[in-house]
Amino acid sequence: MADSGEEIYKTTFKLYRNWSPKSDLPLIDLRYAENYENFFQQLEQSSDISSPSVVANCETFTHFKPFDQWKIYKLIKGLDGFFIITGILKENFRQDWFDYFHDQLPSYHEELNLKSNISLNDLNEKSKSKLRWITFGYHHDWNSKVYDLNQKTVRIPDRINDLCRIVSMFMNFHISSSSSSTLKPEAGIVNYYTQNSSLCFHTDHSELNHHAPLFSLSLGSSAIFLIGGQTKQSSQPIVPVLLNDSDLVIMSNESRLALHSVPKILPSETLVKNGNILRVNVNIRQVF
Ligand SMILES: O=C(O)CCC(=O)C(=O)O
Ligand SMILES: [Fe+2]
Repeated sequence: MADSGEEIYKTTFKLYRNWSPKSDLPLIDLRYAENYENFFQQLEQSSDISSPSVVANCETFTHFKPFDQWKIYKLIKGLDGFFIITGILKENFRQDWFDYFHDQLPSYHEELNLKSNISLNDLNEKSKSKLRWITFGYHHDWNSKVYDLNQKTVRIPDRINDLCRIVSMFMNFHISSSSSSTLKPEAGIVNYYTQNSSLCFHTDHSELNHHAPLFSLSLGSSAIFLIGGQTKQSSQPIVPVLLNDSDLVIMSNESRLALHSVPKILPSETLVKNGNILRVNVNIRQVF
């Protein structure tokens, strides 16, 4: 028989897989953060952060809300180092980012040395509806769970480099130890979710460096995200949080190796023409 820790994770995942607006399961939506102050604490904004010269000439920076409008929340009921910055992109760039990862990135597969669950040659609407993941940078072998460290061509898309630079800079203002807030992007996964997709509980531990944070950007439909302890036997609670369009999750410090899952994708509120793919998640890691 499975032990009680296994059972709790399995049951919680199933409950949230069947979540509906009518169910009375708790779900933290940081758009109404004032209701969840026992779980997430909003960090004070540093006063001198509004016009960083380092990113002044960076085109991608204009896609983001100005730093003084970023809202950053730290999980206080659970492992240390878990943050969510809500809605970091300007409203009028959100569809553009979704389209970039859904439509443009796959077509750069040669230049960027991408891998995917489908062939990225001769893509059409039908084949694109079968797209589930693309990896960039160092490629992860899903079976052996190791990176190919002998890989010759390691490319990171410009937008990812820019995103990491901008977010790392913002985090350095808020977190005292800079080593745990700066991410050098070396590998990544773009996950494509349909209405029925889910992702089971797992930890992301294949990277050699577990001190660097992991950044995870959500685009499109909202998703239920569960974050628990480092093992199923840990006494940490499993916290259910809704990830909305252009929310950025940071898993650093203890939470870097936390169990997490995505049991449910909510129906799209705004997206119009993305075929059957409702949500894109961009998951960025430092390997070394
Ligand atoms: O889709 C998400 O929000 C999380 C994806 C994830 O955990 C992963 O790719 O390892
Ligand atoms: Fe993960």
